[in-house]
Amino acid sequence: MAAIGILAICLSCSLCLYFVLALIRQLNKLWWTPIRIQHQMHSQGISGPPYKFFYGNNKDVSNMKKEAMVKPMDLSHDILYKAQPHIHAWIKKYGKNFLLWNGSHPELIVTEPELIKEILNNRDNTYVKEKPGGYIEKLLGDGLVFSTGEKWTKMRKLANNAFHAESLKNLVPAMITSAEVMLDRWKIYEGKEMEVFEEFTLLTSEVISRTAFGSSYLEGRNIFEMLTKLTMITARNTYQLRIPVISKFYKTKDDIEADELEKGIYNRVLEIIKNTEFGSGTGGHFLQLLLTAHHDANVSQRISIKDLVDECKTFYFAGQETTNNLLTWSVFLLSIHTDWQEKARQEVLSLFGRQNPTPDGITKLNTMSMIINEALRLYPPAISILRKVERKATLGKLTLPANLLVNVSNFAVHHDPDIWGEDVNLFKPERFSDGVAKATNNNVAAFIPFGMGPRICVGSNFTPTEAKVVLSMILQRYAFTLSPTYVHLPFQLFTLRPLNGVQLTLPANLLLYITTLAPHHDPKIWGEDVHLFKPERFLEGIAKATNNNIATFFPFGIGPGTCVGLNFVTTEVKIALSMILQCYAFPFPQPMSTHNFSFLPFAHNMEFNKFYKTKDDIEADELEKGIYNRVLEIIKNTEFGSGTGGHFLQLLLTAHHDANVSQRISIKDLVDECKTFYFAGQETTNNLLTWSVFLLSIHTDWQEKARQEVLSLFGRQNPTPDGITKLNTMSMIINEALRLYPPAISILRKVERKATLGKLTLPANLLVNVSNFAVHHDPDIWGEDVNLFKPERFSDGVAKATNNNVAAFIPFGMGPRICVGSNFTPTEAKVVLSMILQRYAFTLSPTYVHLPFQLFTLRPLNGVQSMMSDG
Ligand code: HEM
Repeated sequence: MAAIGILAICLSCSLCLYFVLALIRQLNKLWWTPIRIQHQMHSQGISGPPYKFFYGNNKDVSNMKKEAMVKPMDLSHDILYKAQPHIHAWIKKYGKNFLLWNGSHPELIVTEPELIKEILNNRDNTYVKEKPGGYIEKLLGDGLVFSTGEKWTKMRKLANNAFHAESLKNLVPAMITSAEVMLDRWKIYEGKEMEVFEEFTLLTSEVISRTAFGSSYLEGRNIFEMLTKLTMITARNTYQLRIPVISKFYKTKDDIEADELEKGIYNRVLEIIKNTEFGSGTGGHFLQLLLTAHHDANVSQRISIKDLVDECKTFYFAGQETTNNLLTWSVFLLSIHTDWQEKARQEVLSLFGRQNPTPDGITKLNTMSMIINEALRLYPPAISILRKVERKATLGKLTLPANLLVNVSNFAVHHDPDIWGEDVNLFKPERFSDGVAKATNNNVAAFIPFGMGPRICVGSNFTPTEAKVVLSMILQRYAFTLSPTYVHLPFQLFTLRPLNGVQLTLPANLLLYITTLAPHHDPKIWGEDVHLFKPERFLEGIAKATNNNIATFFPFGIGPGTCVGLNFVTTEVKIALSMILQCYAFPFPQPMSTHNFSFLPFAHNMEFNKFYKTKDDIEADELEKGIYNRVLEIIKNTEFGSGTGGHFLQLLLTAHHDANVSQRISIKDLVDECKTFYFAGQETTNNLLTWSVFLLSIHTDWQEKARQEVLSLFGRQNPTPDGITKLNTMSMIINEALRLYPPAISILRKVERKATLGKLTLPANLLVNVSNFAVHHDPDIWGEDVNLFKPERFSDGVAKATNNNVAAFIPFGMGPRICVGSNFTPTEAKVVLSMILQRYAFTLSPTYVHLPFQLFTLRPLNGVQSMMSDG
């Protein structure tokens, strides 16, 4: 009995000791070690949010992310604060590299390129991939993304073989077939709204199935579905911490479902493997290469069936998820930056016409490469790259303890104004016009959407190729805009994706036009004098003039569709011009009057006109009389008041009845004045409003900025006179609209008597045509981006925008005859635009055809069609 008692006492003492030791171990892990590491890093200048027992910063991160997702943002690309609010806030607070706590695991966030290079280029296994464990392991297994050592070397070699640049050429036809299937499906959306994220999910699944596994999406379909479910489970458990011992015995609902999904994926991949014949070992698709390795005669080189399945899972996941996001964000960007959409389309059409892309042509898509790079910079699908410090290490001036996690935030690097400049958050593909090295100032770690060093993404050539094929084929068929139902909320679910997809508006008809205007007016092709009439360009023929680039001059089209009337038209024009020149000399050699047809002899034959009245003359006379009589009637019905404070007609009437006869104005003057204001007060402002709405409907980021300003000043109430003076963004937009599309595009004077103008001597009666339109579009004044819509030029006022060059921006003219409506019109425009923006979000309808033309004022030939939705 006594022995049993002693045994019981010994047992309970051992148990107590075990629990005390376990407690000390846990306390060491959950408290002393974190505090020690925090102190150690702090003493080296690395601070961060303080460690909180057990949870670390997980709760803060999770709350910040949830809060960021509550409210959508405007269409800006300043998205770090939305998708990774904790990184954004803590970089600001603690500096470019800081320490955060993922539970009790310390994580060093690194955004300095010099340190990034050291980490990612490391080859002596100081910075290694950490085995993921938990749900992520179920998702990707020990595939290429996580494997290390010899296994990684072997697998990487196989993957490199399957996806290296030469092999990619053979994969292009499969990409084209998949894109054709998708575009066939799109026909049902023509004229409607469609969501592209889901579309690209199907497409990229199909592409990776065909290219890596030699099967179709349908065969791999339930693998993708199970991977998606597993992804969701993994995502919702990212910040959940498990109590160490208990989690080994107790399985949550998510654990059970994840186990089943893992098994399901394994079995389905096995089935596909069994149905795949393995070939010679080279030249086949990735799965064939894997199978060959599985059957390797050299047993030590063989890969196990589990490795094979893990590799397939990795590629099903990594090959689809990331490219899907790249395509979605690229299309989103092109739908709001329609100038770049058009540039990309011109490039595609000039290289491929309406034919499918070719591997050779794809390598020549320079504009497209710039766009894809800029999309990868602003919206990198993979937004952080993780490593574990394997043993105590030196990084720059820092000493890092073993087991520290290192998180390279390429997302933060891509949005760092110190690297990319103040315009870091603007979509400017031209940054990449001279390649990545130039864009990054040879700072290789400044642009790392695919990582860098030995573990750089194996898909880094495959993905851009797929994106180029797919985008080319879309651009050949559709001009698309962003649907007003789209809500801008980029968020991270492994990859960076749009929370509710991206909704586009597809035009009703397939797009099958090539604009000749853009290449014919491109100064990069024709030089700075592109807009000057210089027939001498063609002195040595078209080939010489175009530097043998047939796609730069094609007034009659190119290829099989070339106009059959080409020779006929040129012959006819030559004959007609010869005969006109034989009969007439054109009297006014005015260099700037290229759009002024008044010099044609018959138009100004006044003597002849005196005796002969055309049908138009007769109708015009009648209309003039009709207007005169109707205006008279209105005048008669108007009481004239005190002479001040009344409306304009009352002031005119007062002047007509002036007691001082010499000051009086005649009834004809009065009517003429009324006619002038009926015309000038309507026609010009109408065009300003129309062009402003047109511009805002394609530059929806500015539309959103203007709406925010209006809502912050007036809410849903009508605009107030005071508030109107505070509409700064709106003023910038109106000024930029007036610059690009000035309603009045030339200002005429006649030289009254022989005069000196600068160094010129002008004869009397010469007409002087001040083309403010040309001035507003002059790159020497406004810079190379003269033809881009950039209201920010006017952010510090007109004087700053024009460099104090008062005649550089003259939509209302200048001097004593400056337009009397120069204040009235912007006020009217601000009131009307504010009230529209309060009510509607709008995009350009696909039926709109861009043809600005002059009918007195500059107007759109067929109006502007917009698609409105609730604002
Ligand atoms: C826009 C598309 C893609 C992006 C942004 C992307 C991004 C990345 C990044 C940043 C890494 C490096 C991770 C690290 O260093 O820890 C990586 C690795 C990897 N990627 Fe991609 N990826 C893309 C497309 C693809 C595609 C299409 C495939 C498959 C065909 C793929 C397969 C892989 C694999 C297997 C790895 C691991 C490589 C290794 O550790 O050796 N990725 N990817």
